[in-house]
Amino acid sequence: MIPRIGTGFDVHAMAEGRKMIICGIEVPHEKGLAGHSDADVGIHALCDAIYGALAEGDIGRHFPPSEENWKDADSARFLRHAAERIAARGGQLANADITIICERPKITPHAPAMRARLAELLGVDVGLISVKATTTEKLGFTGRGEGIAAQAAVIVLVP
Ligand SMILES: Nc1ccn([C@@H]2O[C@H](COP(=O)(O)O)[C@@H](O)[C@H]2O)c(=O)n1
Ligand SMILES: C[C@@]1(CO)OP(=O)(O)OP(=O)(O)OC[C@H]1O
Repeated sequence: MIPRIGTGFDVHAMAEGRKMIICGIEVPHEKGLAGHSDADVGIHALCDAIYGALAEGDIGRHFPPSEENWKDADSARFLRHAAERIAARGGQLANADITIICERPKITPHAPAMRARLAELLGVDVGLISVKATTTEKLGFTGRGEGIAAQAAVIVLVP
C-alpha cells in the first residue's frame, strides 16, 4: 500500500438562527453556521482532505452547492461518500487530524463525541481520528467571531 497525503480547509460564517454542527455534533452556541448544507465546517475540510489524497477533486465537485438536493443536507452523507471512495479504490484510511479554528465555542469538551461520530461515519477505529482546536488569539475573522475555519490532514493507503 502506498501512503498518500491529503489536506482540506473550509470556512463558514457565523449566523443567527442556524445550528452549529461541527464534526457531526451539534455544539450549543448563541449562533450557528451559515451554508447551503448544514455547514459542518469540520466534515467539509475532512472530505476535501480525503478527496485530495485520492486526487478525486473536492467536495464541490461531488456535491455542487448549486444543487437544491444539498440544501440543509446532513454532511454525514458527504463523509460517507468520501469513505466509499476510499473503499472503491481498495484503500484504507491510516489517520485523520482535524483542527477547528475559532475563539468560541470551546471545542475540546466536544472532541471525544466528534471523534467517535467521525470514526463511525468512516467505519474506522476512533484511535485513527484526531480533533483539536485553536484560537487565533482574537485576530482576524475567527478572532472576531465572524466565522469558523477548519483544516484537516489525512493519510490514505492506496494499492
Ligand atoms: N475554540 C477553541 C479554541 C481552543 N481550545 C483549546 O484551548 C487551547 C488553547 O488555545 P490557544 O489558541 O490559546 O492555543 C487549545 O489547545 C485547545 O485545547 C478549545 O477547546 N476551543
Ligand atoms: C457540500 C456543500 C454543498 O452545497 O456544502 P456548503 O454548505 O455549500 O459548504 P461549502 O463548504 O461552502 O461548500 C461545499 C458544498 O459543496
